[in-house]
Amino acid sequence: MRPDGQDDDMTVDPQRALVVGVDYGTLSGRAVVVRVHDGAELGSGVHAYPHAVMDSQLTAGPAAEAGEPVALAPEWALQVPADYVDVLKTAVPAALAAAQAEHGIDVNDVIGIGTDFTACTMVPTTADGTPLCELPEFADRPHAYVKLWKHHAAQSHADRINALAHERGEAWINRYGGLISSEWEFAKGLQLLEEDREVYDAMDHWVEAADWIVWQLGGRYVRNACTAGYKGIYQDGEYPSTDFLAALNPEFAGFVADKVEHEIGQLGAPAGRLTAEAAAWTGLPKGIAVAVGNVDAHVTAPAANAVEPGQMVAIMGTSTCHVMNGDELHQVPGMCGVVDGGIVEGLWGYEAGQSGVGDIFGWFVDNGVPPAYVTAAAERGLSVHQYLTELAAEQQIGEHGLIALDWHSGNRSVLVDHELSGIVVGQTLATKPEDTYRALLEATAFGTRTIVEAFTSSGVPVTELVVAGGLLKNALLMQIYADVTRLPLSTIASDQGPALGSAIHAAVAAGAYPDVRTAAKSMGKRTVAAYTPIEENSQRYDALFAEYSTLHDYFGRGANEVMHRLKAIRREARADRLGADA
Ligand SMILES: Nc1ncnc2c1ncn2[C@@H]1O[C@H](COP(=O)(O)OP(=O)(O)O)[C@@H](O)[C@H]1O
Ligand SMILES: O=C(CO)[C@@H](O)[C@@H](O)COP(=O)(O)O
Repeated sequence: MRPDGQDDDMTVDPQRALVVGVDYGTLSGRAVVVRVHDGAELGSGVHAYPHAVMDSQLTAGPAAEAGEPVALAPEWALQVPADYVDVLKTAVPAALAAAQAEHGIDVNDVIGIGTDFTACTMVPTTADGTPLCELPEFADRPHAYVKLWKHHAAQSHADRINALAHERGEAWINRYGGLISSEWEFAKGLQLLEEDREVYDAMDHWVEAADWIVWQLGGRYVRNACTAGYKGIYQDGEYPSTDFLAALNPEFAGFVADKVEHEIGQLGAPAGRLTAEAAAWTGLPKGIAVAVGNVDAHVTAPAANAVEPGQMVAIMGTSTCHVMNGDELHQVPGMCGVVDGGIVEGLWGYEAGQSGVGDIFGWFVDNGVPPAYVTAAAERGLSVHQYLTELAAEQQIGEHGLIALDWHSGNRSVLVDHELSGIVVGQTLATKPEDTYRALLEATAFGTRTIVEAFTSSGVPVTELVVAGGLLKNALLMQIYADVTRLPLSTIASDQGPALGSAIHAAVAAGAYPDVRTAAKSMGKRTVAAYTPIEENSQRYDALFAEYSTLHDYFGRGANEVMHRLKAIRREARADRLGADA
């Protein structure tokens, strides 16, 4: 029910109707107010999560407050669910206020809200959705917190799931390119069971954060078809069997039935109506449509109006996700997954990804640049990224004499192995920071080409690369991607791609459009072929890509397991230093 007592969302004049999209990223949540008939963005707000990512210690809970924070082991990455609610209380009202100030909008014209989230990001909850970390008895227990998508500490659990799936000939493993990731629901769930049985037993639901936030907004728990299909191994109406789970660990047999299985909602459908409490948090009208949850990458395809087969959308930020629709079902080695209706209804949605992209450039800026560069950048009014990019752009292709592997956050596609690590080959005493920075930019482009080639050679041809996300602003990087992939590179015409995509889903959930594909045509936008490949550059990159592929297979396909051994040595050494509890 609308506050004015009306039931029908579209009683609002269609020319005036508005929706709100909220994008939950790795470090912050962003809200945008969008006009339904043309996708115009009228106001936005952002809120950084106060606890950001907890990857070395718990910065929440009584122990942290007492100045003795609980230490976390390597590869952990946790978040605090209350930070997500803060986004509703701050970023949404800020977006509404901006839209009111700049465009004089009337908040009663808002007919729906949609959200997207990082994934697979998991919240263990009680039956009513209370996160376990909010219970006093579990407030200092790492396993009671949200496991963020880049929590990579469940690789050994993923390895067991993969080995057993192949041993038993489980059909579903082929829908995931032959390997499921340590980032996903089952690997993280098995880690939880085996490392903190008490928390596991107290958990009634193992909830994607994408669905948890919708639960907070609309008062109903509905599992979205997107994360269920990709991260939750839900294919053709079934999860992995009880027999399979029992063979992994007899105590895990009830994982699906007891913790995971729940009503599934289709993308663009309403999951509920905005509750009085959520209306008070956000300043939005009570009773408006709340769209079924979704993933940051997948909502961005309609935001770029790029949902047709062959249009691969790369959402490039901290990490890169590649999503693309196809008419047919194919097995692509090393893809994250293929799900019927995983992006839009009626098409097979394919996903692949690179776990570290902007994160790798950020790591280098933070750890590999001498003070003189930082000062020079500041004097020019540039960020260190911009300064290094400017210097790197002056070089000929290959002039730095380097080749890098982009695995500093592991490899999601096509190797699906988070025990891999980064490397730069060719450094000399003459190597400068801009050389290494450029080699890292190029390495991520080679990673994307490896993914594109895996799709094309598996019968899912890629014809256009559509880029969205924060890295769009780096023009050198965009030209490198066009040259390396030899694809026309289109760019999304919005700074808030995922939030706009969520707003599109809100418009569909509120009944303003019949489906997401139709809504995308009116509300989504991109600049077609903003960058095109330069053949001479492409030929030079072919030589470097051949070297990348050799290193990729040597370190990534078993010829030399040094990266795995180093991570094991690191774990042992760290445990020795911190004691058995670390
Ligand atoms: N000019 C730049 N060139 C390349 N990378 C950059 C630049 N500026 C920031 N970055 C990187 O972009 C990433 C943030 O991207 P963004 O899309 O804003 O974040 P998110 O993926 O969390 O939504 C960071 O990892 C940062 O290191
Ligand atoms: O993996 C997915 C989606 O499947 C992403 O949510 C994850 O890589 C995080 O994305 P960002 O780099 O924060 O945009």
